[in-house]
This record gives sequence, structure tokens and C-alpha cells, in this order.
Amino acid sequence: MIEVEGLTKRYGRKLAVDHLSFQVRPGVVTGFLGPNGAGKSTTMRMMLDLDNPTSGSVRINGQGYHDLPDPLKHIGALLEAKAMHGGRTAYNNLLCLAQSNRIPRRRVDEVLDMVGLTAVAKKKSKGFSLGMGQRLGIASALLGNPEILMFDEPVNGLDPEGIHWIRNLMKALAAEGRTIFVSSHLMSEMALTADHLIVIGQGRLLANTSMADFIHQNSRSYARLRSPQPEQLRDVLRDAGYAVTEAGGGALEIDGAETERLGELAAEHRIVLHELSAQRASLEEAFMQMTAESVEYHAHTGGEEPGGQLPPGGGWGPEQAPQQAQQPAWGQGWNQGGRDGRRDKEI
Ligand SMILES: Nc1ncnc2c1ncn2[C@@H]1O[C@H](COP(=O)(O)OP(=O)(O)OP(=O)(O)O)[C@@H](O)[C@H]1O
Repeated sequence: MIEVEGLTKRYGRKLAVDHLSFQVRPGVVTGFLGPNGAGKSTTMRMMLDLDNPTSGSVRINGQGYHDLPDPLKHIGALLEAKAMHGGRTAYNNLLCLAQSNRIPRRRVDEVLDMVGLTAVAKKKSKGFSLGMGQRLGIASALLGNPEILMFDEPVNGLDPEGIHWIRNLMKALAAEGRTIFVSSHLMSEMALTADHLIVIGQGRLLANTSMADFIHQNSRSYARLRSPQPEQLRDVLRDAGYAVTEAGGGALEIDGAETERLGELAAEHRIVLHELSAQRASLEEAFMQMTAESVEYHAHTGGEEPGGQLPPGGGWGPEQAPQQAQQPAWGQGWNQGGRDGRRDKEI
């Protein structure tokens, strides 16, 4: 278990981490999400005593990191790929770590085997690819067989097989009752891996909730229908009191409606349906919905804004956004839906 209490970090005038309090529990994979610059790496560094908090504390299984005897046996971490000595072989890098933490030599062979680097164990790590460096970093995290593991962007540089492997490894480690804390910007990957989420924005806690609740609370659920008789279907639905939205490709969408009732209505009016499905937004959409107000670094290249709307002039920072005045204050209103530019028009 990791306990974070009132954790705060100030770099000069920049408040990187702002009174964060949460617990990371054993037995599940906990995802750590936040836009660029939200304070994730700073928080993780403070958890490992690599950075001093301005105030607040972190406890690792009830103790401060510096009070842990042989810390690698309690907490293993992958913070930065290739944080190893490039002139040493993969084996020697791990052996040095093992010796300084009173970990038996045979464990080095075990973890090299676990991460698939046995064949290159005697090669210098400076010649490793990004993915191999990432695997070596994961081997070092596993070296002390710790109860707690932290991974900062672990799938960076990994190929699809490697991504699949790290996902299953994290799940298996959690199933053994370990505490797994992982950050990633890859939402599709996080959705497949994490059971619980800690979300931060501008250093502050935005959510501490299960994956299912996070998606449920931060996204719109709707039913989608397609029919070869679209006008007739639309009229029937409208007469029944539904607010029908026309989506692309001839599909109709209805917020919050039960598919059973829609199917019955279509059947009553002998309307053929080619599609009737319940839709829920992805983790990525829910994340963008929630953190839209706390994104510090916007691209100015004419792409779509997080809400899916293309602003006139092609994009802006938060300080210039004309729609900002109508939006809720930062961190508020995130579960009310609505900033969804996907729909074409209401009819
Ligand atoms: N050593 C430092 N000195 C000054 N400012 C720093 C330092 N480290 C981080 N910061 C600032 O603190 C804020 C949080 O940075 P941090 O790297 O923790 O964010 P992050 O959530 O990990 O971002 P990313 O997703 O981009 O990796 C940023 O504004 C960053 O510029």
C-alpha cells in the first residue's frame, strides 16, 4: 500500500503538485493519469524519495522510503528507460543493484529471463533499443521481488508483443496481491490494464475512482440506431418523446435511452433496424472530458480541440479561448457531459 498525504511540491513559482492525498491499494492495477505537466512524474519521484516534498508525506507499507531496509525489496520502480550505466552489460547493471540491496545473484538470471533479455545479458546496455532498455528497467524494478511496483510510461518504445507482455505482467503481479501503480498516456492501453484510476490535473486530484465509474461519470451513454427507413424511424421516435440526433452515415442517436424500448417501438411500427446498440464513450473520451479545463499545453496547429470542436483560427491556448467564459470553472462540471462535438445536429 502507498499512502500519499497532503503531498505538495513547489519549483520556484510553479506549484507542480498541490496537496495530493490518495492511497494505492494492493491487489489491483491503479492507473495514474493526467495531461502533460500535471505532476505525475514529480509525484512518483517523491514517492521514491528522489525529490523532497515541499510539504506532505508518502508512506510505503507504513514507512517513509528512507526508513525502508533494502528498499528494492519493498518497492520497485521503472521511472526512466535507460537510467542504467550504459558501459555495463545488462547482467552487470542488475548485479550491482542486487549486491547493493542484498539480493541473491540468482535473482538476476531470473528477472532477465522474465523480461526476455537472457540472450543479450552480456551485451552493454548502451547498445540497447528503447524497448530493450525498457525491459531492462522493468527487470531492475522486479529484482527485489517487491510488494509494490511503480511504472512510469512502461509501454514506451515497446512493440505490440512487448505491450501485451507488460499488460499481462502487471495484471499477474496485481493478482498476486501486489500494489501496482502505473502512469501512461496511452488511454486504450490503460483501459485494458487498470482497475482503478487516480487522475490529476495541474497538480491537483481530479478523481480517485474505479475505471468503470470514471468512464460512467465522465461520458455520455446513448443508443445508436440505423434503419433503411430513417425518416419513418425518426418520426416514430420523436412522437414517442425522444430527442433524436442525426449522426454520420445515416445513424440516429438518442441520449440515455434504453435499447429494449427503442427496439419494441421499431417493431410496433414494423420498421426494419440494421443496428440498435448501446454506446458508451471510451476512457480516452472520458479523460479528455474531465481534464479539458486543466490541459496546460495546447497544440496550435489547427487540429480539433479536446471537445471535438474546431475553433475558428485553428486552435488556441486556454487563455485565449472565447468559449472559456461559458465553460465551468477548472475541475468543475466534468461529469455533466455536453462538450461533445461528435454529433452533427439535433433534429
Ligand atoms: N526540476 C524541475 N524544475 C522546475 N520545474 C519542474 C521540474 N520538474 C517538473 N517541473 C514542472 O512541474 C510540472 C509537473 O511536471 P511533471 O514532469 O511532474 O508532469 P507530468 O505529469 O509527469 O508530465 P508528462 O506527462 O508530460 O510527463 C511541470 O510544469 C514541469 O515543468
